[in-house]
Amino acid sequence: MSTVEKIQRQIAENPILLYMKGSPKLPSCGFSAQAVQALSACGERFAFVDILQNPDIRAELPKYANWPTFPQLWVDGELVGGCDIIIEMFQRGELQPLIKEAAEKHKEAE
Ligand SMILES: N[C@@H](CCC(=O)N[C@@H](CS)C(=O)NCC(=O)O)C(=O)O
Ligand code: FES
Repeated sequence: MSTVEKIQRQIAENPILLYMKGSPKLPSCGFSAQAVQALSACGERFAFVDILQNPDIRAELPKYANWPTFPQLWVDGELVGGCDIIIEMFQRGELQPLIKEAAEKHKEAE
């Protein structure tokens, strides 16, 4: 499987997916840590990919997504944004409904 195919599969299979540095329990960068904090506060399970363990994805995803940095939050197959956008949406009260809706849709489909 090519790296792009791997990315497409991850995005298709995980309704809430965070590409980040490190893991939610042990983020390796403050930007990823902030993203995890806001996303965790929404109270739903989310998948993550540690791009430090996956250098091919680190190299390819910015081109694929047309977004240069990490973290990257993908919901329902679409890029939501990075740390700044995640936090801004959380503070506006927009992140939680987005995440809840994606989680609900997925539960119904199971
Ligand atoms: N303002 C950015 C901060 C993220 C950022 O600047 N990330 C850098 C440093 S962690 C990055 O991913 N650089 C590319 C790389 O390390 O591969 C956001 O909103 O997400
Ligand atoms: S790893 Fe240095 S700013 Fe994220």
